[in-house]
Amino acid sequence: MTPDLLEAGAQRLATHEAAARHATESGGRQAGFARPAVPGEVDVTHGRILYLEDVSVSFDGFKAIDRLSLDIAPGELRCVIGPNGAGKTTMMDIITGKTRPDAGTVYFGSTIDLLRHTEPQIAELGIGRKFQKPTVYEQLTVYENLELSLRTDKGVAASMRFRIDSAQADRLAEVLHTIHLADAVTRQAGTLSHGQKQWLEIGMLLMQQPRLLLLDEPVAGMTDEETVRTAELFLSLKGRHSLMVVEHDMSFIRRISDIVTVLCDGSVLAQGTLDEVQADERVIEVYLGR
Ligand SMILES: Nc1ncnc2c1ncn2[C@@H]1O[C@H](COP(=O)(O)OP(=O)(O)OP(=O)(O)O)[C@@H](O)[C@H]1O
Repeated sequence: MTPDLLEAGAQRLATHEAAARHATESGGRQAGFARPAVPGEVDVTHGRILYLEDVSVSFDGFKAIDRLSLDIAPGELRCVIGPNGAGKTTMMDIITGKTRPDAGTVYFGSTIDLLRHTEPQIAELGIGRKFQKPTVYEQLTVYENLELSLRTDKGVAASMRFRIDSAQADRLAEVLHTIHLADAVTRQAGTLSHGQKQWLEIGMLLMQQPRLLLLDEPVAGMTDEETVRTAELFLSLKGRHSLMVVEHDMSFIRRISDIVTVLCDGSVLAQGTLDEVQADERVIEVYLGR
């Protein structure tokens, strides 16, 4: 990428930015683009990167989350399944600070009390969230989308001044490769397939070097081939990042899962390998008996 191309890209970014901000879809919820302030400073010496205990939240008297306890190890890829209305999205809303619980404890590592942080602060701490629908900037190229995710200050003047440094350029090249878009770097995001847009948005999160990624129904609407490639992508992220994946697609879960947590009525109904939870009578009952 030459300086001229970068300059032209910066100018286009400044022009498109305001319009693009309003053109994205995430059920009315914007993905955070803040960068972790000090990546890697999460205390996992106790072997847990995320820890929820006895968390409850009610909406108009209805308990959407009911004494939920759950923890995740560093580098783990945890799958969460459960019938509609089980509380999966609400759980992610609580972890990311979008919803405040009525009771309970939510810790990131052993020292960071997430309930004391706002939604943007939680993104900066290193928790990235991917909503179901892709939220890429359609008029910008793949490169520009990834570059944009590095910027903490989104003002027009700051956009014009922004220059990517060599470490960031290396990371961008690595992320492009990871998300299978190295050959599409100059393509406008709007021309990508649905699956490619999802990968690009995951790449935008990866640019921020999150410790924990929360992914809500990442393969919904993907082709079979895209679903398989997404499974490969997630398996390649495991270990370097911790992942929590909410999905209904059991063939996808089978490809990626170690431990599966089954949520029902706002709390953990069962946990184990996919074979174990699928053989559990209580799980069969909630999936088939309703
Ligand atoms: N803001 C809200 N106000 C009122 N009720 C809510 C609110 N958010 C969630 N609920 C209710 O809480 C319950 C859990 O919803 P949630 O979206 O977390 O479930 P889910 O497991 O993600 O479901 P799905 O698989 O359908 O996405 C549902 O009964 C839902 O209607």
